[in-house]
Amino acid sequence: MYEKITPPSTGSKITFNNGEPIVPDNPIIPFIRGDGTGIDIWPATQKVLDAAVEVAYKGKRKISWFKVYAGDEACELYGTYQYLPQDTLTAIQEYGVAIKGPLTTPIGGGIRSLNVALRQIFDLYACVRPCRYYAGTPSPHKNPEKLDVIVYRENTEDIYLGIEWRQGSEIANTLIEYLNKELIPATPEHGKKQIPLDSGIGIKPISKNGSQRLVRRAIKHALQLPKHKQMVTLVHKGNIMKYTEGAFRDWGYELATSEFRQECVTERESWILGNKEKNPDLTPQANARMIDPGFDALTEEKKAQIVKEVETVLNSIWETHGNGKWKDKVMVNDRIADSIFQQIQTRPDEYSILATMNLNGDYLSDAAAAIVGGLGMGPGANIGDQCAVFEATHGTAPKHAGLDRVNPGSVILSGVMMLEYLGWQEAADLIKKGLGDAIANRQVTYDLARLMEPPVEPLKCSEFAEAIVKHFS
Ligand SMILES: NC(=O)C1=CN([C@@H]2O[C@H](COP(=O)(O)OP(=O)(O)OC[C@H]3O[C@@H](n4cnc5c(N)ncnc54)[C@H](OP(=O)(O)O)[C@@H]3O)[C@@H](O)[C@H]2O)C=CC1
Ligand SMILES: O=C(O)CCC(=O)C(=O)O
Ligand SMILES: [Mg+2]
Repeated sequence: MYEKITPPSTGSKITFNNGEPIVPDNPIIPFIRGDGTGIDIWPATQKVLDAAVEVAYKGKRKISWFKVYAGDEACELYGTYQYLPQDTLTAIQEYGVAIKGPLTTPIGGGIRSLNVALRQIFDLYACVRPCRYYAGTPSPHKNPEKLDVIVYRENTEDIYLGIEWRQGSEIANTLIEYLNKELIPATPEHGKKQIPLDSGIGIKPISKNGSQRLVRRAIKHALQLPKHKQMVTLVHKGNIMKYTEGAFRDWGYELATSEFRQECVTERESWILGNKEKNPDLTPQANARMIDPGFDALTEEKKAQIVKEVETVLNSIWETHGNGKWKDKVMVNDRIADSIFQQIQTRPDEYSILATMNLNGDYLSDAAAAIVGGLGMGPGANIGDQCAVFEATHGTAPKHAGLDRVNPGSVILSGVMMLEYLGWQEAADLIKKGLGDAIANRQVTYDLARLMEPPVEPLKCSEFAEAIVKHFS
């Protein structure tokens, strides 16, 4: 079955039932070490994960690690350009849950991202990246503890589908000509627009199914959170990209108000209900004026639409959501993408789950990680219905590779997410405690040490892992 690798002789497979993992006490879990700093981070991570499982379960549970190859390491073993061998894909497919270090993607040419390829091959459609603060972590922000968000990023489509054509290529030229001569003039709303002839062309598909399955998972996650964090914000640039990003927002609301009608309230609905609660005699017209500040300047047709919206909300959900009941529902709102970058800095405690398309989520997860301590503290998970691959938000940080200096915190915390996904909460909690206590004791790697006041001598990557384990008890 495998060309160059052999699964561990002990352990068994994780299986899936309705998208939920069924986990044996001794699961076989494939891991990819990763390029660049993966060489430093992975051994540190494995040491912490194994120690936590041992301390928590005293041998009753144990992970059987299965080394599989991708990136530079794969080329060394399998030959030139064998970046993602079939062996690795077979192993992940067979064992269902895997963890990986970062993998390099060249810019401007060369291979397409192996990280993205794994997400697409296994349909890992939700990239889940929690950004929460560990006490004592230095941050460029004054109140980093106020940010506690989970970026829920669509992980398979958008521009990451990678359908693009180089400037000057035959297909790019043919497409531009076709668009300029046929399709754009045939679409009145595009007026006399033309694509410059010397353009590269990329395609940005956003599908209804892709958007809704992501939002569905985000809402289900919100329902598991404490009441005050039960909120999903749809992040989009729908003012500019109406039929892709705007559609993502609309499909998100549609899903929330159909599949989760009893559990959710939209922000606009909450205004309508709240206005009526404060003044039971309020007419729909007056209510509409309150929810739309520019109401009086609108056309009669638009005004009628908003009045109708108010009436529909009151007729359909007053019974179930009115008289303050909406306050116990998952709040679904939306924010324009550029605005959310400032909102997480100026009003961090007003957000919880941020549901995004692929590119916005990529940007936003690095920015949110920076607020709570940087890319050394940014874990992540790529989740599908039949498979999950855990990995950090950061990349290979090549300038630090092999120096035993970077922060393994992100991959370790990705391991914590994996343990939680397996249902091994006791081991996950030990690591969170160990990591929190190490930071509180100012035992940190260079990235956090340089921000601390007064300054501290940084630990090596491997020493930080040892410090975490020492703080289990
Ligand atoms: N999922 C994946 O595997 C990902 C892969 N990549 C790939 O990684 C490569 C390098 O990308 P690059 O743009 O340099 O981004 P990186 O995320 O690799 O690194 C950027 C900077 O972030 C900081 N950083 C990253 N990781 C850590 C860590 N573990 N501890 C402390 N600080 C850290 C460092 O900042 P400083 O030097 O200031 O301390 C580093 O120079 C590219 O090929 C890219 O495509 C990128 C993102 C995700
Ligand atoms: O695959 C890559 O090289 C980059 C991916 C990335 O930035 C991310 O997943 O956040
Ligand atoms: Mg990224």
